[in-house]
Amino acid sequence: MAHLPKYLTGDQTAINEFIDKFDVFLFDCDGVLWSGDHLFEGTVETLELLRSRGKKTIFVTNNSTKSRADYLKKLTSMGIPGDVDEIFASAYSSAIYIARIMKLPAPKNKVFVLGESGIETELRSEGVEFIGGTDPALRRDITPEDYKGIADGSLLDDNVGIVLAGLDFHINYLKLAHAYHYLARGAKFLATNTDSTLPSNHTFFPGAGSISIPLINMTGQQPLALGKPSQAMMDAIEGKFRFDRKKACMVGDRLNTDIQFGIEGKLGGTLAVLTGNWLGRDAAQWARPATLIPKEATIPPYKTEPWQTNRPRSIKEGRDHARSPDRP
Ligand SMILES: O=C(O)[C@H](O)[C@H](O)COP(=O)(O)O
Ligand SMILES: [Mg+2]
Repeated sequence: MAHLPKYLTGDQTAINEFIDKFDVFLFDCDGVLWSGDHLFEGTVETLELLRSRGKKTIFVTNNSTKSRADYLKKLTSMGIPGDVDEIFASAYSSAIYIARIMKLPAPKNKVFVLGESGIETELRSEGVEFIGGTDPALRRDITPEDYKGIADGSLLDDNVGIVLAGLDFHINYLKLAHAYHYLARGAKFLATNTDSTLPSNHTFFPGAGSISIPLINMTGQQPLALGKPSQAMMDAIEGKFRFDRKKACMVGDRLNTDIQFGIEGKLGGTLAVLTGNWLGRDAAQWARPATLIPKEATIPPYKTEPWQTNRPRSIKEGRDHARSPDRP
Protein backbone atom coordinates (compact mmCIF):
# COMPACT_ATOMS: atom_id res chain seq x y z
CA MET A 1 0.00 0.00 0.00
CA ALA A 2 1.44 3.36 -0.95
CA HIS A 3 1.92 5.62 2.02
CA LEU A 4 1.35 9.27 1.38
CA PRO A 5 3.49 11.80 3.17
CA LYS A 6 1.85 13.95 5.80
CA TYR A 7 2.91 17.56 5.78
CA LEU A 8 4.22 18.96 9.02
CA THR A 9 2.90 22.46 8.52
CA GLY A 10 3.35 25.40 10.90
CA ASP A 11 0.81 23.83 13.27
CA GLN A 12 2.68 23.66 16.58
CA THR A 13 0.37 20.97 17.97
CA ALA A 14 1.13 18.67 15.06
CA ILE A 15 4.85 19.37 15.44
CA ASN A 16 4.78 18.60 19.16
CA GLU A 17 2.80 15.42 18.58
CA PHE A 18 5.36 14.35 16.00
CA ILE A 19 8.33 15.10 18.26
CA ASP A 20 6.74 13.33 21.22
CA LYS A 21 6.45 10.10 19.24
CA PHE A 22 10.22 9.62 19.32
CA ASP A 23 13.12 9.36 21.78
CA VAL A 24 15.89 9.37 19.15
CA PHE A 25 16.37 11.55 16.06
CA LEU A 26 18.93 10.42 13.48
CA PHE A 27 19.98 13.50 11.54
CA ASP A 28 21.47 13.45 8.08
CA CYS A 29 23.98 16.29 7.63
CA ASP A 30 24.51 17.52 4.05
CA GLY A 31 21.27 19.06 2.90
CA VAL A 32 19.62 18.87 6.32
CA LEU A 33 21.87 20.74 8.78
CA TRP A 34 23.76 22.67 6.14
CA SER A 35 24.61 23.17 2.47
CA GLY A 36 28.40 23.16 2.29
CA ASP A 37 29.43 25.75 4.87
CA HIS A 38 26.01 27.43 5.01
CA LEU A 39 24.14 26.42 8.16
CA PHE A 40 20.40 26.35 7.57
CA GLU A 41 18.32 28.76 9.65
CA GLY A 42 16.84 27.13 12.76
CA THR A 43 19.21 24.16 12.82
CA VAL A 44 20.84 24.96 16.19
CA GLU A 45 17.51 25.91 17.76
CA THR A 46 15.85 22.71 16.58
CA LEU A 47 18.63 20.53 17.98
CA GLU A 48 18.57 22.49 21.27
CA LEU A 49 14.79 22.09 21.50
CA LEU A 50 14.99 18.33 20.93
CA ARG A 51 17.80 17.91 23.45
CA SER A 52 15.93 20.08 25.98
CA ARG A 53 13.08 17.56 25.70
CA GLY A 54 15.46 14.70 26.44
CA LYS A 55 15.66 13.47 22.85
CA LYS A 56 18.86 11.74 21.70
CA THR A 57 20.34 13.20 18.51
CA ILE A 58 22.69 11.15 16.32
CA PHE A 59 24.36 12.48 13.17
CA VAL A 60 24.41 9.96 10.30
CA THR A 61 26.16 11.18 7.18
CA ASN A 62 27.16 9.50 3.92
CA ASN A 63 29.86 12.10 3.38
CA SER A 64 33.10 10.10 3.58
CA THR A 65 35.46 13.05 3.03
CA LYS A 66 35.61 13.70 6.76
CA SER A 67 36.37 11.50 9.74
CA ARG A 68 34.16 11.63 12.83
CA ALA A 69 36.68 13.94 14.48
CA ASP A 70 36.59 16.24 11.43
CA TYR A 71 32.80 16.25 11.65
CA LEU A 72 32.91 17.13 15.33
CA LYS A 73 35.08 20.14 14.41
CA LYS A 74 32.55 21.16 11.71
CA LEU A 75 29.58 20.76 14.06
CA THR A 76 31.35 22.81 16.73
CA SER A 77 32.36 25.50 14.23
CA MET A 78 28.70 25.71 13.21
CA GLY A 79 27.63 26.22 16.83
CA ILE A 80 26.22 22.70 17.19
CA PRO A 81 27.38 21.08 20.45
CA GLY A 82 28.12 17.42 19.88
CA ASP A 83 30.15 14.40 20.85
CA VAL A 84 32.27 12.33 18.48
CA ASP A 85 30.34 9.25 19.64
CA GLU A 86 27.13 10.75 18.26
CA ILE A 87 28.60 10.90 14.76
CA PHE A 88 28.31 8.05 12.26
CA ALA A 89 29.93 8.82 8.91
CA SER A 90 30.24 6.43 5.98
CA ALA A 91 34.05 6.42 6.21
CA TYR A 92 33.72 5.10 9.76
CA SER A 93 31.11 2.48 8.89
CA SER A 94 33.28 1.36 5.94
CA ALA A 95 36.38 1.00 8.13
CA ILE A 96 34.40 -0.98 10.71
CA TYR A 97 32.99 -3.26 8.01
CA ILE A 98 36.41 -3.94 6.47
CA ALA A 99 38.21 -4.45 9.79
CA ARG A 100 35.58 -6.27 11.85
CA ILE A 101 33.19 -7.94 9.40
CA MET A 102 35.09 -8.64 6.17
CA LYS A 103 38.34 -9.44 7.99
CA LEU A 104 40.21 -10.52 4.84
CA PRO A 105 43.31 -12.54 5.80
CA ALA A 106 46.48 -10.45 5.90
CA PRO A 107 48.44 -9.47 3.94
CA LYS A 108 45.85 -9.55 1.10
CA ASN A 109 43.59 -7.12 2.99
CA LYS A 110 45.12 -3.85 1.86
CA VAL A 111 42.69 -1.26 0.49
CA PHE A 112 43.09 0.88 -2.64
CA VAL A 113 41.20 4.08 -1.81
CA LEU A 114 39.44 6.51 -4.11
CA GLY A 115 38.57 9.25 -1.69
CA GLU A 116 39.72 11.85 0.80
CA SER A 117 41.38 11.96 4.22
CA GLY A 118 38.21 11.01 6.10
CA ILE A 119 38.48 7.48 4.75
CA GLU A 120 42.21 7.30 5.48
CA THR A 121 41.79 8.46 9.08
CA GLU A 122 39.07 5.90 9.82
CA LEU A 123 40.94 3.04 8.11
CA ARG A 124 44.05 3.95 10.12
CA SER A 125 42.02 3.99 13.37
CA GLU A 126 40.95 0.42 12.58
CA GLY A 127 44.48 -0.67 11.68
CA VAL A 128 43.59 -1.27 8.03
CA GLU A 129 46.45 -0.76 5.55
CA PHE A 130 45.67 1.30 2.45
CA ILE A 131 47.21 3.00 -0.59
CA GLY A 132 45.89 5.63 -3.02
CA GLY A 133 43.48 8.15 -1.46
CA THR A 134 45.19 11.51 -1.00
CA ASP A 135 48.61 10.22 -2.14
CA PRO A 136 50.06 13.18 -4.08
CA ALA A 137 52.00 10.75 -6.32
CA LEU A 138 48.69 9.88 -8.02
CA ARG A 139 47.58 13.48 -8.62
CA ARG A 140 49.03 13.74 -12.09
CA ASP A 141 48.53 12.68 -15.71
CA ILE A 142 49.09 9.06 -16.65
CA THR A 143 52.41 8.41 -18.42
CA PRO A 144 53.63 5.69 -20.84
CA GLU A 145 55.54 4.17 -17.89
CA ASP A 146 52.26 4.01 -15.90
CA TYR A 147 50.53 2.17 -18.73
CA LYS A 148 53.40 -0.32 -18.92
CA GLY A 149 53.74 -0.77 -15.15
CA ILE A 150 49.98 -1.20 -14.59
CA ALA A 151 49.70 -3.59 -17.54
CA ASP A 152 52.57 -5.83 -16.40
CA GLY A 153 51.61 -5.44 -12.73
CA SER A 154 54.95 -4.00 -11.63
CA LEU A 155 53.23 -0.80 -10.44
CA LEU A 156 50.44 -2.67 -8.63
CA ASP A 157 50.52 -3.85 -5.01
CA ASP A 158 49.88 -7.59 -4.78
CA ASN A 159 48.39 -7.17 -1.28
CA VAL A 160 45.46 -5.02 -2.40
CA GLY A 161 42.31 -7.07 -1.82
CA ILE A 162 39.74 -4.25 -1.70
CA VAL A 163 38.91 -1.15 -3.76
CA LEU A 164 36.95 1.38 -1.64
CA ALA A 165 35.37 4.24 -3.63
CA GLY A 166 34.15 7.41 -1.88
CA LEU A 167 33.79 11.06 -2.77
CA ASP A 168 37.18 12.02 -4.28
CA PHE A 169 37.73 15.68 -5.14
CA HIS A 170 40.93 14.75 -6.96
CA ILE A 171 39.70 11.85 -9.11
CA ASN A 172 41.63 11.30 -12.34
CA TYR A 173 42.37 8.81 -15.12
CA LEU A 174 45.46 7.40 -13.39
CA LYS A 175 43.59 6.59 -10.17
CA LEU A 176 40.72 5.01 -12.09
CA ALA A 177 43.23 2.92 -14.07
CA HIS A 178 44.76 1.59 -10.84
CA ALA A 179 41.35 0.90 -9.30
CA TYR A 180 40.14 -0.87 -12.45
CA HIS A 181 43.14 -3.18 -12.55
CA TYR A 182 42.80 -4.08 -8.87
CA LEU A 183 39.17 -5.01 -9.52
CA ALA A 184 40.21 -6.92 -12.63
CA ARG A 185 42.62 -8.87 -10.40
CA GLY A 186 39.70 -9.84 -8.13
CA ALA A 187 39.74 -7.14 -5.42
CA LYS A 188 36.40 -6.68 -3.63
CA PHE A 189 34.50 -3.56 -4.79
CA LEU A 190 33.17 -1.44 -1.91
CA ALA A 191 31.76 2.09 -1.82
CA THR A 192 31.37 4.32 1.20
CA ASN A 193 28.11 5.46 -0.42
CA THR A 194 26.58 5.94 -3.86
CA ASP A 195 24.85 9.33 -3.58
CA SER A 196 24.68 10.71 -7.13
CA THR A 197 25.05 14.34 -6.09
CA LEU A 198 26.53 16.37 -3.25
CA PRO A 199 24.39 19.28 -2.06
CA SER A 200 26.60 22.32 -1.51
CA ASN A 201 26.35 26.07 -1.96
CA HIS A 202 22.62 25.73 -2.53
CA THR A 203 23.02 23.58 -5.61
CA PHE A 204 24.45 20.16 -6.49
CA PHE A 205 27.91 18.84 -7.34
CA PRO A 206 29.19 15.40 -8.32
CA GLY A 207 28.58 12.99 -5.47
CA ALA A 208 30.39 9.86 -4.32
CA GLY A 209 28.24 7.72 -6.56
CA SER A 210 29.65 9.62 -9.53
CA ILE A 211 33.14 8.46 -8.56
CA SER A 212 32.33 4.75 -8.65
CA ILE A 213 30.26 4.92 -11.85
CA PRO A 214 33.31 4.67 -14.19
CA LEU A 215 34.39 1.48 -12.40
CA ILE A 216 30.84 0.07 -12.60
CA ASN A 217 30.84 0.92 -16.30
CA MET A 218 34.20 -0.77 -16.88
CA THR A 219 33.65 -3.89 -14.77
CA GLY A 220 29.90 -4.41 -14.80
CA GLN A 221 30.19 -4.89 -11.01
CA GLN A 222 28.07 -3.01 -8.47
CA PRO A 223 29.97 -1.99 -5.32
CA LEU A 224 28.75 -2.96 -1.87
CA ALA A 225 27.72 0.45 -0.52
CA LEU A 226 28.29 0.80 3.23
CA GLY A 227 26.57 4.12 3.90
CA LYS A 228 22.81 4.81 3.97
CA PRO A 229 20.57 2.97 3.06
CA SER A 230 22.82 0.03 4.01
CA GLN A 231 21.40 -1.64 7.11
CA ALA A 232 24.91 -2.57 8.20
CA MET A 233 25.18 1.08 9.25
CA MET A 234 21.80 0.98 11.01
CA ASP A 235 22.76 -2.20 12.86
CA ALA A 236 26.02 -0.57 13.98
CA ILE A 237 24.17 2.50 15.24
CA GLU A 238 21.52 0.46 17.05
CA GLY A 239 24.24 -1.76 18.50
CA LYS A 240 26.00 1.28 19.92
CA PHE A 241 22.99 3.22 21.26
CA ARG A 242 20.63 0.31 21.93
CA PHE A 243 17.58 2.36 21.05
CA ASP A 244 14.05 1.20 20.30
CA ARG A 245 13.76 1.52 16.53
CA LYS A 246 10.04 2.22 16.85
CA LYS A 247 10.91 5.32 18.91
CA ALA A 248 13.46 6.61 16.41
CA CYS A 249 13.02 9.00 13.47
CA MET A 250 15.36 9.50 10.50
CA VAL A 251 15.55 13.10 9.27
CA GLY A 252 16.94 13.37 5.74
CA ASP A 253 16.96 15.17 2.42
CA ARG A 254 17.50 12.21 0.14
CA LEU A 255 14.83 9.63 -0.55
CA ASN A 256 17.00 6.79 -1.82
CA THR A 257 19.44 7.02 1.08
CA ASP A 258 18.04 8.69 4.21
CA ILE A 259 14.33 7.92 3.93
CA GLN A 260 14.94 4.43 2.54
CA PHE A 261 17.45 3.89 5.39
CA GLY A 262 14.75 4.75 7.93
CA ILE A 263 12.01 2.72 6.30
CA GLU A 264 14.11 -0.40 5.67
CA GLY A 265 15.47 -0.02 9.20
CA LYS A 266 11.85 -0.18 10.40
CA LEU A 267 12.19 3.05 12.35
CA GLY A 268 9.10 4.60 13.88
CA GLY A 269 9.13 7.42 11.35
CA THR A 270 11.00 9.48 8.78
CA LEU A 271 11.07 13.19 8.14
CA ALA A 272 11.89 14.35 4.61
CA VAL A 273 13.14 17.95 4.41
CA LEU A 274 13.27 19.97 1.22
CA THR A 275 16.57 21.74 1.70
CA GLY A 276 18.93 19.29 0.06
CA ASN A 277 18.97 16.70 -2.70
CA TRP A 278 15.23 16.96 -3.09
CA LEU A 279 15.64 18.10 -6.67
CA GLY A 280 18.53 15.80 -7.41
CA ARG A 281 18.09 12.55 -9.32
CA ASP A 282 15.86 11.43 -6.49
CA ALA A 283 13.06 13.66 -7.62
CA ALA A 284 12.24 10.75 -9.89
CA GLN A 285 11.59 8.75 -6.74
CA TRP A 286 8.41 10.73 -6.33
CA ALA A 287 7.28 9.43 -9.68
CA ARG A 288 7.00 5.99 -8.09
CA PRO A 289 4.13 5.12 -5.79
CA ALA A 290 5.20 6.60 -2.50
CA THR A 291 5.95 3.17 -1.07
CA LEU A 292 9.12 4.50 0.44
CA ILE A 293 7.32 7.11 2.40
CA PRO A 294 5.49 5.73 5.46
CA LYS A 295 2.49 7.52 6.81
CA GLU A 296 4.63 9.21 9.47
CA ALA A 297 6.71 10.87 6.82
CA THR A 298 6.27 14.53 7.09
CA ILE A 299 7.64 17.59 5.50
CA PRO A 300 8.40 20.31 7.94
CA PRO A 301 7.67 23.91 7.32
CA TYR A 302 10.66 25.48 5.80
CA LYS A 303 11.57 28.96 4.77
CA THR A 304 12.39 28.78 1.10
CA GLU A 305 16.05 29.60 0.79
CA PRO A 306 16.56 32.47 -1.66
CA TRP A 307 18.16 30.09 -4.14
CA GLN A 308 15.08 27.89 -4.17
CA THR A 309 12.59 30.44 -5.40
CA ASN A 310 13.77 30.13 -8.98
CA ARG A 311 14.24 26.37 -8.90
CA PRO A 312 12.68 24.33 -11.69
CA ARG A 313 9.24 23.07 -10.70
CA SER A 314 10.27 19.61 -11.79
CA ILE A 315 7.98 17.94 -9.31
CA LYS A 316 4.37 17.47 -10.36
CA GLU A 317 1.79 18.37 -7.76
CA GLY A 318 -0.50 15.51 -7.06
CA ARG A 319 -1.28 12.23 -5.43
CA ASP A 320 2.10 10.58 -5.28
CA HIS A 321 4.20 13.62 -5.27
CA ALA A 322 5.23 15.70 -2.38
CA ARG A 323 4.36 19.30 -2.71
CA SER A 324 6.35 22.12 -1.35
CA PRO A 325 4.28 23.09 1.64
CA ASP A 326 2.83 26.54 1.63
CA ARG A 327 5.28 28.89 3.10
CA PRO A 328 4.56 29.48 6.78
O1 LIG B 1 28.20 12.66 -2.54
C1 LIG B 1 28.12 12.38 -1.36
O2 LIG B 1 29.01 11.73 -0.77
C2 LIG B 1 26.87 12.78 -0.64
O3 LIG B 1 26.10 13.68 -1.37
C3 LIG B 1 27.06 13.45 0.67
O4 LIG B 1 28.12 12.97 1.27
C4 LIG B 1 25.78 13.27 1.46
O5 LIG B 1 26.02 13.44 2.81
P1 LIG B 1 24.76 13.31 3.80
O6 LIG B 1 23.63 14.01 3.12
O7 LIG B 1 24.50 11.83 3.97
O8 LIG B 1 25.21 14.01 5.08
MG1 LIG C 1 21.87 14.67 2.87
